[in-house]
Amino acid sequence: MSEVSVIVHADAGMLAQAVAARLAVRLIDAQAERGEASVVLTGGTIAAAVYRALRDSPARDAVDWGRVDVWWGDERFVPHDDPDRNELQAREALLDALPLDPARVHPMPPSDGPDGPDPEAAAARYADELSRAAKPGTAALPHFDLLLLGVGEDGHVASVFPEHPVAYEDRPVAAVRGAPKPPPVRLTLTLPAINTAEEVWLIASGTGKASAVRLALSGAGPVQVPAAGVRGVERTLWLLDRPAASEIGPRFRSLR
Ligand SMILES: O=C1O[C@H](COP(=O)(O)O)[C@@H](O)[C@H](O)[C@H]1O
Repeated sequence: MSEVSVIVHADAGMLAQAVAARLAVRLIDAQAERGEASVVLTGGTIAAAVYRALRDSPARDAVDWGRVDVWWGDERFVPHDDPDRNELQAREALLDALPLDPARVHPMPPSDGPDGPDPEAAAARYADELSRAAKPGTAALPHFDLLLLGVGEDGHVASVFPEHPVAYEDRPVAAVRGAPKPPPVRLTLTLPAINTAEEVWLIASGTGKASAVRLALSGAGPVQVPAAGVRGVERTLWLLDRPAASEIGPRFRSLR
């Protein structure tokens, strides 16, 4: 299990720029090592700012986007053109500007997709898509070089919510009904699936996230605070702005 490290940036703008730069480098490094790269995207406000910062950065052209697989860590189970979809937000903020191979972009199914409004069937379909991309005969999941997570004010990550049955789930993909944050029906990678990623970065901005960040970094249980249960295989990195880091002690603070 990897060590947890924390980097704190001055404000949300600096955080977004720094994460965007780091993201480009991570994909470049993975491509240098493996010939390709895979990233799991998150939804959320700060994630959208990171995507826009990467779209507007000249460094983005150093990535060979045709050899990047794009997956999602969670999705709101709404129609394909609903602005609530994490996919739509990522496409508008970044993906539409990149020369990606469409066959390597893997959105989670919408509620008007092949399984209609059946989130359990849609979750099974996504699990199947993931397992088809895994190395034959090895795992249920492909290799993830990097998995990005936002952090909810209640400590949720992806759509794994505190005290919800999904927090106990060990299948890789789950349907979520009755989510405390709208919309109530969602699809998500579960904590065991998230924790197969080589690197996981948890990104949080603003005072509203400060208490969740403190709890997650101070030994809370993963059912009570799902962010506390996140561990990348090689690296677990918290990327914060000062307001989000305002309740953690100096032991964790490396201010940049
Ligand atoms: O609903 C969701 O919320 C979280 C956090 O979003 P934020 O706007 O508070 O940063 C996000 O990470 C997740 O992907 C999304 O579905």
